[in-house]
Amino acid sequence: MYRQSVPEGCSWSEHAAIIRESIPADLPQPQPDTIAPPSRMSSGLKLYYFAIRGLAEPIRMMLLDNKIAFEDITFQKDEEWFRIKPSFAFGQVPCLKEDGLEIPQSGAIIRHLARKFNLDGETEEDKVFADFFAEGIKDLHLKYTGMIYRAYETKDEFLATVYPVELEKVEKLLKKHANGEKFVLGNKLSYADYMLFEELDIALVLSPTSLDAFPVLKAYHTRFAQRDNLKAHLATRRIPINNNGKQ
Ligand SMILES: N[C@@H](CCC(=O)N[C@@H](CS)C(=O)NCC(=O)O)C(=O)O
Repeated sequence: MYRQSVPEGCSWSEHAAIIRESIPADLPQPQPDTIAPPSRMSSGLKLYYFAIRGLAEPIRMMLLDNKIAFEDITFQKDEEWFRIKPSFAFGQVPCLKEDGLEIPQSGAIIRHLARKFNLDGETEEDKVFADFFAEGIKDLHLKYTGMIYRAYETKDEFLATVYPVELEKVEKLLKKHANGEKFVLGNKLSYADYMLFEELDIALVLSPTSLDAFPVLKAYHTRFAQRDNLKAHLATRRIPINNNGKQ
């Protein structure tokens, strides 16, 4: 029977305990003086999500990297989530609240912020490229979460069959601008970069050799991880990638 209370993908209640246990106790805490202070104009941005990377991480990284102040509000407890769940348009998060505006859906949130902070490309051609690139990454992410949440026993098969095919397409597209040596749009940073970086990062966690056949993607990941405002976040984040503790 279809169980409406247990959605596909990320069901918080099933796995909350596993997540809490999976956080390494010895991970260093962020030091206030290693985190760049927010400097760009923002108006009380509040991002609601669970204490996982999941669908919120590209949004968080984009905000942090561009020094856009926001409140990262994470639900920690089952009761807390089920109390607040009905207040969200689709009963799900991430959700961004900003001066009375409530934006559900990770894609709508990141694009809204990209438009607002000039991270969506200059020309129509670039905007469209960033959009379809990001949609392609999202499709790959759905394949990944399908395996993580519903078929983890097929991980080796996923690594052997899905990544080689999908990452080849991604690398080919990345090379369209500046030979893949800069950003998704070439010289101009865009929201698609944060989606790409997170997907490459989780691929490397799944298997450290997953990018070996894709030198341009591997170099992109190495380069992007060195961005000044991201470094402290990457070194100190304590949250797991997925809510079932698998990665
Ligand atoms: N299409 C939505 C999917 C949102 C979604 O699946 N959210 C999950 C967490 S990853 C959720 O809120 N699960 C809790 C629940 O449904 O009770 C998006 O991109 O934001």
